[in-house]
Amino acid sequence: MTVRDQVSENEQLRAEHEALIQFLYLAPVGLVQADIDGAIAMMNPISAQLLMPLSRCGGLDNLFTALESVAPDLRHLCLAYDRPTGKICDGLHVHLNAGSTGKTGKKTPQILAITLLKLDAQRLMAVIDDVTLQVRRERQLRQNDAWLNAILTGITDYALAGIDAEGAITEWNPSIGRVTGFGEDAVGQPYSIFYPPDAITPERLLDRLREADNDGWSLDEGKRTRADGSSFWGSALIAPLPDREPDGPAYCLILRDITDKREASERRRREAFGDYLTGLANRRAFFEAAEQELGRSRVVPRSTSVITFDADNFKAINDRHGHPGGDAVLQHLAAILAETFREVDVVARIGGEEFAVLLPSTDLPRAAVVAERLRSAIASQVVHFDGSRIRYTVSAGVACVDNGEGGIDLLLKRADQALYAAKRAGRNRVERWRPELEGTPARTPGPLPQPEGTSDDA
Ligand SMILES: Nc1nc2c(ncn2[C@@H]2O[C@H](COP(=O)(O)OP(=O)(O)OP(=O)(O)O)[C@@H](O)[C@H]2O)c(=O)[nH]1
Repeated sequence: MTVRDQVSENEQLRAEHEALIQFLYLAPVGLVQADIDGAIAMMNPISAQLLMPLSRCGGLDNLFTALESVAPDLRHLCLAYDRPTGKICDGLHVHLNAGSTGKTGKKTPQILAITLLKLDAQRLMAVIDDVTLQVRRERQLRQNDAWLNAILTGITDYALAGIDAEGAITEWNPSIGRVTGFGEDAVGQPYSIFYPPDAITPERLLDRLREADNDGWSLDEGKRTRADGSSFWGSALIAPLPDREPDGPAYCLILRDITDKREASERRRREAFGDYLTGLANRRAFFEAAEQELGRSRVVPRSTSVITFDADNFKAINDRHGHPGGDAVLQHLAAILAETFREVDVVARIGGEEFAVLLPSTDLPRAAVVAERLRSAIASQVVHFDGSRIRYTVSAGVACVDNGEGGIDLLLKRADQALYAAKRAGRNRVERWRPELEGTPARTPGPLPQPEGTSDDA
């Protein structure tokens, strides 16, 4: 080897040594090189920082002495290790008393993980890592798991289900089986499987997730379905999960069977939002539900329709059969409306003999078809009252708005304008709102030609 080669080799060695020192300084863990008796030859700043609180006299010259109070066995472990090289211990946890002060004001112990390597007969390398947070998180996770397990196995009238960002159920657990009877085949299906088929639309399913994102939770109460088709009264709370994995659940659904409590809560609801004569929703409930639905459809664009129904020549029915006879007709009409529309629709009595139905996610033609079917069904039926057979008809106005534009006032005004047009055109008709009706009256007109015979006495 020439002198020149020798110089170049020395330079290379020096560069490698520099790189090694730099690595030692920048490494995100504590690295200590010591001789076989623990005398420290070299240590990086992180290890100095981690070990300094253990040093009694302020000096750090021996690894075993520094760790004596927290890992007294380390020196012995090292002496007992008879292989020429290898791992003497791997991630040994040592708890330091000098921990940081937590929120409660108590000292929280700091935990170091120590890995000790025997490099050769004379040298040791210690890798020291502060794992306090990691250990605390693992403990928290274990605790959460234990709590969740206790809930899943111990509470009988709750079902807990994870759902993903599209509303599909992500995993099955015994609580779902217990409350709903659904098995593992529920996984991957939308959470609407717990609802009667007409009680939730695909849009409403997503609305509730959005509501949970915005408000922190979303709660609804109503009829729910079990796997065998039987129903129960349930409340469903959806809450977003804080740490979402890309493929994991994004929300937690807590489904509770509240059949026992239904009567009391239904009574309260009826008192506040129910119509005393027909049992349908009242005007207040209708407006509240409509504002909510139109608000949602402003966020996720879709059509919302309203149909208003008004009994024709109702005054004449009252005059002929008395007020109770008129009431019987209103109750008959209410019952037909209630059984015709979906659970998700809001059927309300909003005036004396005026009814309104809100149809979420429904366009004008579809709403008009339903209204027409109802009109013709009513025209063919008879109400039995006090020995009389009362025949009656209804007129209907149908209107629709896209994306909640104009709110319920505009939607109802248009439905009423169409209803007025139906009355003007002779009653017992369905009219759709169209731009030409803009500016026409929205209230029922005065006396119109009365049709002949509204009853055939039995
Ligand atoms: N029985 C009964 N009648 C009611 C109730 N609320 C309002 N009415 C009556 O409904 C009638 C409505 O009459 P009008 O507004 O003239 O309408 P109409 O006779 O149905 O005529 P058109 O709507 O134009 O076909 C009035 O006589 C009211 O007293 C109620 O709760 N029960």
